[in-house]
Amino acid sequence: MQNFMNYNEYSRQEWSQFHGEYFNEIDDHDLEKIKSVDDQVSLADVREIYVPLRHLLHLYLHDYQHLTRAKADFLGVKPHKVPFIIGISGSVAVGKSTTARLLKVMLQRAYPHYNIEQITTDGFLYSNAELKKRGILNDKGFPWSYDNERLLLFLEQVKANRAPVEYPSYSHEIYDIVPQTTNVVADPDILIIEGINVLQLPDNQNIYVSDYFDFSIYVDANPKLIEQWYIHRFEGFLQAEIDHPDPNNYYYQFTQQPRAQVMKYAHQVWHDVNYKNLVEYIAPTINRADVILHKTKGHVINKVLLKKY
Ligand SMILES: Nc1ncnc2c1ncn2[C@@H]1O[C@H](COP(=O)(O)OP(=O)(O)OP(=O)(O)O)[C@@H](O)[C@H]1O
Ligand SMILES: CC(C)(CO)[C@@H](O)C(=O)NCCC(=O)O
Repeated sequence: MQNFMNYNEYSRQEWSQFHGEYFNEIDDHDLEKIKSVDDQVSLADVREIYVPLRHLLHLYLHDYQHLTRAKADFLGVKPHKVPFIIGISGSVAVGKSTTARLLKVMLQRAYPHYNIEQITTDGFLYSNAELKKRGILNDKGFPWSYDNERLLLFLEQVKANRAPVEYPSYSHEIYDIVPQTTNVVADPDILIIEGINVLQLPDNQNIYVSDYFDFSIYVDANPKLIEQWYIHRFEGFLQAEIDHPDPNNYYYQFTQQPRAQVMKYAHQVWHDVNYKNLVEYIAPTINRADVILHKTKGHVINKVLLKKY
């Protein structure tokens, strides 16, 4: 049982009142844009949850920029831009990337001249070949399946603003790291980084991913619901493969097998890998987040918890 003593809990209704006056109202044009990013996103969530969240982020960002300038002053050096980093954590399939995309659109609207980037830590998983070599192919997502040193180096370089900084990417479709592809983060003002591991403290390091964060969010929900979302997403990938078969796609093999057997397998992977990982390694990090977004049926956010100190 988690202890949330260090948080104030707000109902959706209470939280929706914290919208502030800093920005223009979200208008139809913005909503269109958000819908084009993810047509499943609830516009009520945007108004009642994300507008107040953006208001809070504005306060953190303002403070952070002030402190960065004051520090440069203290050191007698020229102030320079240091990216503000937001970490988003939570279970596999809880909706971290959807939350990150939405937040990005909202922040971009608030700060049109800022460069706002979004990445996932999935790209820092070892490739399937490397996982196989290490004998941990079935441990994908567990802390030891990531190249943590590379992830830390990436964050160090982003913070130091040594632009452009390269990072690898992962594809759910091929179920592996995308070969010979590198993406770049170039001189961001704000970086949103989401992943199941971003609030974890690996044993053998004295610096953690979260040391680079200026704000962090944990997306929480009942594991029974997350299982449904995982299965639903799996079925979506499967359907896409049935509609447009591609033998190189990870889901192609499942289109060749009886549906009941495939779905049994998906539930088993949820239970043996992702649920286990959630209980043992992801959920225990929840108390490190500045804000916890609690979701219920249909991805509706019904509670927000804000860290007191
Ligand atoms: N607000 C939302 N409304 C409706 N559906 C959503 C919402 N957020 C996420 N989903 C759906 O839930 C599923 C999981 O979401 P998403 O892929 O964002 O999860 P994730 O936490 O980033 O997963 P992973 O760690 O595996 O990358 C997807 O099918 C997505 O479309
Ligand atoms: C890539 C991760 C680890 C995180 O997004 C996850 O989606 C995953 O692939 N987990 C491994 C088990 C599985 O769902 O196939």
